[in-house]
Amino acid sequence: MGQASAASLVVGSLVWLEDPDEAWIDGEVVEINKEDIKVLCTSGQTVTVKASKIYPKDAEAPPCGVDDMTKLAYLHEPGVLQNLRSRYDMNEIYTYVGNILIAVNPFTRLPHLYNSHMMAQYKGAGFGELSPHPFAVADASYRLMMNEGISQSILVSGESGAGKTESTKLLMRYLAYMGGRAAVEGGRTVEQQVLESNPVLEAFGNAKTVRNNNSRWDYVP
Ligand SMILES: Nc1ncnc2c1ncn2[C@@H]1O[C@H](COP(=O)(O)OP(=O)(O)OP(=O)(O)O)[C@@H](O)[C@H]1O
Repeated sequence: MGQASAASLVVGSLVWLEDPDEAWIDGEVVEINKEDIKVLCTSGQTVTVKASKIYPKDAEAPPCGVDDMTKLAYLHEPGVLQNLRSRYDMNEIYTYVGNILIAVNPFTRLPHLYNSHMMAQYKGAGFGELSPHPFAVADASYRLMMNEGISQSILVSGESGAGKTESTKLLMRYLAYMGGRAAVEGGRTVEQQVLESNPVLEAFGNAKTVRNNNSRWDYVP
């Protein structure tokens, strides 16, 4: 999907091509011979590939990436990966594609992203108004539930170790913050009680796997 055709390429076009080590490398078209395209890569090497193996590169894409990938000129694999990488390099681990949130596992604690000040900021903010964040997804879903009176679902998917459990905990923390602060029972808020139940569930449902020291088997009846 999104490959270039020989007709759309000219000498000087910026392109992406697959690389066995780097996944994708970028370069500039220096010669076109029917379907055979010669590319001078930014790594310095020159390679000749079929036009169908080449993807156009957006010359206007900002170097720090975009926070919503629907703004990208090309929504193909190299474009998406380049955008996520540029943002990750700046510790921006969350990016939207429309109303879908993509999270890249930081494998390090980023507490400033999840404190109560952040939750207060996302409370009632329009979706897309602030930086992409699980709190924004939770807030949109909470407001739809309250305003429309319709049950909501948030689908969290990804491979083992991608960060589904951590993301789900953030969603739960925000929902508990929104809905449970007032109801105090036995000196502890509903928010505290919901969050404190998590280690108990983890103790029964988690195991160490190849991809994740804390892999979780989630089952919601
Ligand atoms: N937002 C985050 N901030 C900090 N660390 C994170 C974050 N997301 C994931 N991690 C780290 O990655 C590890 C694996 O994440 P997590 O357990 O959420 O993956 P998972 O997708 O639920 O995996 P599995 O499918 O195996 O249960 C966590 O234990 C944590 O160390």
